[in-house]
Amino acid sequence: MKKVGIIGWRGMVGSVLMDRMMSEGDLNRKTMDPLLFSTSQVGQNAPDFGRELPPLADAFDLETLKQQDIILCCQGGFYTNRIYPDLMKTGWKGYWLDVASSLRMKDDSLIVLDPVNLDVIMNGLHSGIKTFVGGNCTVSLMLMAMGGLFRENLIEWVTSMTYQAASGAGAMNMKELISQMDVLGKSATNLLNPSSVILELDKTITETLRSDEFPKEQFGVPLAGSLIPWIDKAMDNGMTKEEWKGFAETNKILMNDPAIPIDGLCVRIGSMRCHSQALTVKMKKNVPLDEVEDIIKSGNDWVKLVPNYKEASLAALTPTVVSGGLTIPVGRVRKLNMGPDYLTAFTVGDQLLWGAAEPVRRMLNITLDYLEG
Ligand SMILES: NC(=O)C1=CN([C@@H]2O[C@H](COP(=O)(O)OP(=O)(O)OC[C@H]3O[C@@H](n4cnc5c(N)ncnc54)[C@H](OP(=O)(O)O)[C@@H]3O)[C@@H](O)[C@H]2O)C=CC1
Ligand SMILES: N[C@@H](CC(=O)OP(=O)(O)O)C(=O)O
Repeated sequence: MKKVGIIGWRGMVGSVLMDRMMSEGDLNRKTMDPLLFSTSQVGQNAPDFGRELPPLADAFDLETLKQQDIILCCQGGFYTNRIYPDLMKTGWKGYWLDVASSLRMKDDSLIVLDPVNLDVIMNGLHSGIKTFVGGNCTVSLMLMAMGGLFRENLIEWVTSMTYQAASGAGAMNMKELISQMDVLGKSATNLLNPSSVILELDKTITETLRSDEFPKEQFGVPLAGSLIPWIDKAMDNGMTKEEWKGFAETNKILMNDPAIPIDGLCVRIGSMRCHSQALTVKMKKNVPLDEVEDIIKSGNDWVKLVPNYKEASLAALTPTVVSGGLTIPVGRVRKLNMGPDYLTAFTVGDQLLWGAAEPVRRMLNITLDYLEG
């Protein structure tokens, strides 16, 4: 029986994780003894997750944390930065699984995305690595989409132009996006009939977006009816940290040596929880398009090739369709005018599932399987 402490289970990522664990029957695993922690509800009854659980434990109590064989943490980087070093100082020898970015680039941690890097994960477990972290959402989703081409060593470089959902910024931001839409809709109530003057509608919406009263506490600027061409903090070379992760994390996930150049621009748009990406790939050689498509399809069990025509793209390649599911559609695949080695593709993925909760949920099972021999 392995003791598994779960922290951050009632947050946005944690709720998606618990949903998935229940759907997959993970919590009923007989060899797992789960304990839920909280930073704010210590001692309260655990919710009904289909298995009787003890009252909520204190997420700041090192003694209880120390007793866990595995800790799965969705609480956020602030918590990880505070607790992980203290727990390590106690000599704890358990496995720490995390969704936050804090520990991703440590020398003794691995970034997990098992449909793409199970070999790296298994080597890590066998060599005594005990800290495993889910990747950045845009990185994991790009790799789920293009894993086949990486596996076949066909990629010379990639640029990604992202269209990232409000959920990546947090639950409050998702609510603010909808409040912004609500305010915009209300300001236009009398201007939507077919005979109204379009420039009046446009002027009213622009004035509403620019007004001081427009709700923008979370994002700082309007997202609805607009976009935000900046995600996370600035690096010292003109990149944002989100853009920096594309290169650093992809190459760490795949353990590439030499590293593959990956770069692009990350943009927040008004979708709820699906990140989309337009990719330009420089291939190492000219591979016929039908072969490229077959390789993309063979990447993993969740990737789905969408034929490059309008009806199929509108039916299968939008955040509306993908939201809440594990499928990773890849479409608009074609060669570019730049030459036969240049490929473009568009992909969409749920950033709370493969982008956050799913890789660590699967890592918990991989760790338990490994410990059970
Ligand atoms: N959002 C994303 O897209 C991604 C996030 N991550 C990582 O996951 C971390 C957690 O993110 P996220 O899930 O968005 O964080 P949340 O803010 O939704 O939840 C974090 C914690 O806040 C506490 N909390 C306080 N009030 C509430 C409430 N009303 N409802 C639910 N929880 C509440 C809970 O802890 P307690 O029970 O102790 O009070 C909860 O575990 C991030 O910091 C980030 O590092 C990683 C990948 C993607
Ligand atoms: N930064 C991502 C979400 C996120 O939490 O990323 P990370 O896990 O790398 O901090 C976004 O805004 O869409």
